[in-house]
Amino acid sequence: MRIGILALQGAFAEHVEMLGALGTRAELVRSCAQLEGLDGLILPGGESTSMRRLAGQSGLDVALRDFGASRPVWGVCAGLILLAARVEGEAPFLGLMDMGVARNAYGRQQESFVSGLSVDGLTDSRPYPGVFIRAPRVLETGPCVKVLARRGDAPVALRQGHLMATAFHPELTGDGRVHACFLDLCADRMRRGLAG
Ligand SMILES: NC(=O)CC[C@H](N)C(=O)O
Repeated sequence: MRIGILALQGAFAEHVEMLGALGTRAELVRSCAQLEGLDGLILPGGESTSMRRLAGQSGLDVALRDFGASRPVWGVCAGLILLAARVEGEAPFLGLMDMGVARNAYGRQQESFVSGLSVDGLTDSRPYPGVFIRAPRVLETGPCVKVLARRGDAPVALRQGHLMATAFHPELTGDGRVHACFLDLCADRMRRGLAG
């Protein structure tokens, strides 16, 4: 299975490491051609405004939208913002997931925190350490979006068909269960694709 990580900016190296620990060698994606043949893609955390700008310069914005229309994509924090159909105060970027979000809704970098989460679909029910860093808040979701975890009222892990999003950063925890869940989603889609 070939998994890519958008590597324009932000926390992409940590995902490479986590996937490596799970036995999957990730590929860095910086151009449209590098999306060819991938079975799944991670949009990492970082700064969504910088990623939008850099992606727009190379035509990756259109290629990412096409990719995400049929293939698995997981958006982490800034990546979740890139996937959202509605972003408070700005135009959406990929607009693939039916949800509205507010950026930086949990405060600044110094106000980062870890919160134990109960996430649906993990291999076991131990609380998952959710690392929140200038995280977006999901304000509302459409009918096709399944909420996998909440913190208080706010959805913090979501799935819509082959798309997944987390407001928190699983690549910084040393706990590979959310990555394993995304790999399962990719494997499942790949099998179905092969089955026709
Ligand atoms: N940790 C993160 O990815 C932060 C996201 C960032 N605040 C943004 O709006 O893009």
